[in-house]
Amino acid sequence: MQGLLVFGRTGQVARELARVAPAARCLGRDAADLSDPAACAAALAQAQPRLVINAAAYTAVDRAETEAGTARLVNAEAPAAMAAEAARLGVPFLHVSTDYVFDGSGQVPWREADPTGPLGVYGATKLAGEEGVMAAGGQTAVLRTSWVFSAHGANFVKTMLRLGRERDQLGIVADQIGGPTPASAIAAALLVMGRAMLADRDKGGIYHFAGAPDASWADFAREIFSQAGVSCAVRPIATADYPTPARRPANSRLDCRRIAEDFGIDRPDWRAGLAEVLKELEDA
Ligand SMILES: NC(=O)C1=CN([C@@H]2O[C@H](COP(=O)(O)OP(=O)(O)OC[C@H]3O[C@@H](n4cnc5c(N)ncnc54)[C@H](OP(=O)(O)O)[C@@H]3O)[C@@H](O)[C@H]2O)C=CC1
Ligand SMILES: Cc1cn([C@H]2C[C@H](O)[C@@H](COP(=O)(O)OP(=O)(O)O[C@H]3O[C@@H](C)C(=O)[C@@H](O)[C@H]3O)O2)c(=O)[nH]c1=O
Ligand SMILES: [Mg+2]
Repeated sequence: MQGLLVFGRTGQVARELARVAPAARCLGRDAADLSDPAACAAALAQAQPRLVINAAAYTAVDRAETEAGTARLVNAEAPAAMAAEAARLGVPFLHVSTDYVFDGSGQVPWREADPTGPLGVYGATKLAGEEGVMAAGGQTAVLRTSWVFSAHGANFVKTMLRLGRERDQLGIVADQIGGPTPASAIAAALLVMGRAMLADRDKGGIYHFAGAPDASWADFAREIFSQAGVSCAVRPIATADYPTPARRPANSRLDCRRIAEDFGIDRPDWRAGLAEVLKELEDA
């Protein structure tokens, strides 16, 4: 797509955007450091884009607990500044957010308008980012997704492949349920949304998008080992048995009906996405 500006270059979603939209301009940290919100707004204005997607974020969930200042700049203040600049230029702005904005209570998949209640700094700063973006006054969309994986960067699939080859058994939490989501599907969804927003200047808002079927991290690990042919037993454990600096939601299920109705985008089967990622890792 001509005129597409992407914040982020090395991240999972940014790399997949570059793949499906080769003409996009992707700004890495060297060109736009999100810990400097004004510089990001200036970079956006300078690029004179037709459409902007922010795929950069502070995603180290546990480290964020002790780096709240940086996480807030990157996840909240920079996106707000970018969205304000995009609004001033009259350009649609798409932003990516997370299931970690929810408190994880209950068993029912979260709808877009449900009350938020982040359990940690990462989720709280991502929620502040959503609010800043939506308050900017332009044509904006926020895509909340979950449990992203790809052949690149740091993610659960790559962690499991590494640990699973070293160990013959791993304890994996079985009481957090969500939708693993291929980064490639997120990139494709963002492009469909962006095109639709350019065609209909009233389109926008908050949308949920996650892979199907819902699974626990233990289910996810089992499928990774099965497909990759790694012999490592998965021992289901409780969240309480795997202490981490940041609390994580137990119920991360995202109700994805709205994006299907408004954009015709369906939940991808993450097991098929996993097969593609494993093949890509094998070929690399
Ligand atoms: N990963 C996941 O499981 C999930 C992610 N999301 C959201 O999806 C979006 C994309 O995430 P994903 O692709 O996984 O991210 P990654 O963790 O793969 O990559 C993060 C990207 O942000 C960049 N970045 C971080 N800090 C800065 C900074 N100060 N200035 C410029 N760039 C910076 C990184 O650059 P560098 O390589 O230089 O550090 C990298 O390109 C984010 O909004 C994230 O919150 C939502 C749900 C789940
Ligand atoms: C490595 C490992 C993890 N776990 C658990 C911890 C955690 O509950 C779960 C996943 O661990 P991770 O650290 O990969 O997950 P985490 O970094 O919390 O992943 C999150 O990242 C952010 C950016 C998001 O937005 C979320 O949607 C989500 O994808 O697996 C085990 O139970 N055993 C293990 O051996
Ligand atoms: Mg992680």
